[in-house]
Amino acid sequence: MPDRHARSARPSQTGENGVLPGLLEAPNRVAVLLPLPLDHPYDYKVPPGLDVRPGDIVLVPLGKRELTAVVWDPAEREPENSTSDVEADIVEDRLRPILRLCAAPPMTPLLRRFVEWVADYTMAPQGAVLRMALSVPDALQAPKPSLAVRLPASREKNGEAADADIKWTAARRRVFEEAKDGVARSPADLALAGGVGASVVRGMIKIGLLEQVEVASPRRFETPDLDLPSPEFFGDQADAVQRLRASVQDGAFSVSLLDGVTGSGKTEVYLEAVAECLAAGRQALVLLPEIALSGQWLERFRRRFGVAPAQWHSDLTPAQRRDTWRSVAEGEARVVVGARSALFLPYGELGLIVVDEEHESAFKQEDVVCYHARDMAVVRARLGSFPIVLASATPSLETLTNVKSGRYGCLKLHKRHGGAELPSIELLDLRKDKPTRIEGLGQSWLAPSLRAAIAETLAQGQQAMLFLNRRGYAPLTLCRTCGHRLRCPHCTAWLVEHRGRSFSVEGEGPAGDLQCHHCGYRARRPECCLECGDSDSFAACGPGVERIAEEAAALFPDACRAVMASDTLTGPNAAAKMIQAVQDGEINLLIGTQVVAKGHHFPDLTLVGVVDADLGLFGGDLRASERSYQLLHQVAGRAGRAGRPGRVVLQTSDPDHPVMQALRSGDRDSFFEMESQMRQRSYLPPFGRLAALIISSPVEADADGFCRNLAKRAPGQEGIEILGPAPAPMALLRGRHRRRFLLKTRRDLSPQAVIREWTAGIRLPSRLRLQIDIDPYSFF
Ligand SMILES: Nc1ncnc2c1ncn2[C@@H]1O[C@H](COP(=O)(O)OP(=O)(O)OP(=O)(O)O)[C@@H](O)[C@H]1O
Ligand SMILES: [Zn+2]
Repeated sequence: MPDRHARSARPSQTGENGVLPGLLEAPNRVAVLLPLPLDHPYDYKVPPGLDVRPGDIVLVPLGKRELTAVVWDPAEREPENSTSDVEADIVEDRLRPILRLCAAPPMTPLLRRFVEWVADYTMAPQGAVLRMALSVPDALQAPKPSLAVRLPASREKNGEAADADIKWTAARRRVFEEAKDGVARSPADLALAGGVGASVVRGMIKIGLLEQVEVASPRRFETPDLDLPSPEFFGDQADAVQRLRASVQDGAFSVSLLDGVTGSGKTEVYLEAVAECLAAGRQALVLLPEIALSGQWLERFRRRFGVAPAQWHSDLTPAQRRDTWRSVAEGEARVVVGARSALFLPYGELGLIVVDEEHESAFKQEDVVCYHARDMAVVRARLGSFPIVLASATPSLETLTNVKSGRYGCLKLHKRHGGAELPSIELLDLRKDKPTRIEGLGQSWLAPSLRAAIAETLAQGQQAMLFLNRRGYAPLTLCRTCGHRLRCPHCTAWLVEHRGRSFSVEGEGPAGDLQCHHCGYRARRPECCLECGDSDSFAACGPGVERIAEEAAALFPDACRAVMASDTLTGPNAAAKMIQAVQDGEINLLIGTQVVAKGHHFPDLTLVGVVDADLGLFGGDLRASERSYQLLHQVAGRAGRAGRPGRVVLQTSDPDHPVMQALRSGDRDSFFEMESQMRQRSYLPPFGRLAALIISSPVEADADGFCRNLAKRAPGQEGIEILGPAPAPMALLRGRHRRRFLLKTRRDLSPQAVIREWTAGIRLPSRLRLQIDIDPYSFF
């Protein structure tokens, strides 16, 4: 391990503003931040002749490994103890040298400060945050120049006659004809032009008929065309466009909430802000919660700017990741649309961020570095002094509170575009309108009046959608004889039965594939009950989307049905195909989980049926009501977006619940006001702060022992409340036993400071993990 920087640095080496004054006289050591879970930069020796500056990406040794890391300029580089010069020299002797400079653009000061800020806020090690910003090691090496082929100069002059001993096949001749213009082309292009296979071109290179030359890599991302006409905007839209354009022109930090009902044209409006940002010569970033489902979004972007934006998500190939990372760093990619990790790309000229569907919990990462991409996007905009736009039809309570206090601006779009009306929302009381049993199928989940509504919609040649936010066939399998329930051996969770990818006309897949949705454990349903030994006694309990699809197949055998859930879509292409099929009217009954709720625009979809509207209301989640409202409102918003009016039927057992009442009346503001007062009374976010400490270990007693210790040292000052330790609701996850503390502080206190003091000096026994989650969104 190299020496920790702060301890071994000599005070003279740090100048003001974090600049290393020694650079001018070639210092022989610099601080380097490694992409590992380490809290500080470490010192490395600069070999003679190498000129390194803060931000440079370098290759350094660590143990037997070589790592790509970044020369750092810690803002507060205070030595803990000034060592004497002699001591320093001894330490310096032990320093290992930087191996070399990588051929990548240096990390900007802004991104370095952002890495530090995120680490400080989330309490993650700086190196762990840096790792997210250096996620593509391949991109940090100089790109290989592309090889092209052309006719050698001699050949160009003399033509075929030059040597008689070369065999001139028809294929070679065709290639020769194409290459006569002397232009260097990629071998693939030349083969294509000559209508021959790649082997012909390779053969011609081998015998010297073609020569290889290095050329600059072709552009990977085309420049958006700013001369294409924008849509026409009137009323609210025109106001919003004008104000967003003005804030981009102004160029200062500002946060604007674009608060528009579903189908009001938020996307079209914020694309104008993107256009303004591009015209000002800066890059723009659009964060989407679910990039795999963004086909329609990409299409709209292409219509507005004539080209595709750069995309950033987990389904890219390694080559695409490398190209995109470099193109962003080199400024070739002008617009990036991506998932939350796109926030850590190396933009040199970022001038605008848009967070679409800002209320989505998919923006919260709960692994390694626990951060909320929306909140960190606001931070990045503030550090970079540029505007940010948050768009939603159902903004989060956090954002609405910031609007109310005047910290964020607000632009409202009250109406749907093109005169479409918002859909009518009906509550279907499951206690009165009970689903009746179906011959041959048994239990049913769709009440008679919802069945009738579907039949009517299909008969009119329109589309219907059934929504149930639960994957698989049945969430629980139990023994009818003894009541034994099948659970995951590694988690506190029931096993979910899955029957097949989709329920097409051929019917259901085989029964009995059981999965844990938390750890991925899979098993076949056992023949006999493990408790009582009875055979054939297992029954599927409750519905998942696949079971709804089974019922739909029995009720509407002539409908063209499709199931859409994250596990039935095998990737962005499958998702795009299915969305296209719905758009083209090839599917008229779509059944899905929350992936069907997200931003789609299906003009002929007029009926939305929600199978179990109460599903999200249970569990001890402080945002359960807020989230249910947002999700159901969003699903409802898919209905009636074009000419014909939409109808939404929510099946509920609790029609008087405030969420159901708010959805029915459309009175969002009163609902949020009520929710807000409830949180205010209990000092819950955004009126107080929360942090979770999750302790986990493969050995239960170890987790408990550590928790007891921690509980003894728990701080007790005013304005702080500590709940726990308690077994987490998911007390066993992937074979680890989990305990939780929940820290609640007043808004004006810093939970980070409290936790730092609380855990200072505590050693973590091996195998024990302590995960800190500031502003937690899930409480399992
Ligand atoms: N000014 C406009 N001119 C032409 N078409 C428009 C205009 N505004 C919106 N549209 C079209 O109206 C439809 C709905 O717009 P859009 O999807 O942007 O709404 P949204 O507010 O983002 O919806 P949601 O929140 O439900 O996802 C789209 O097909 C869009 O292209
Ligand atoms: Zn499991």
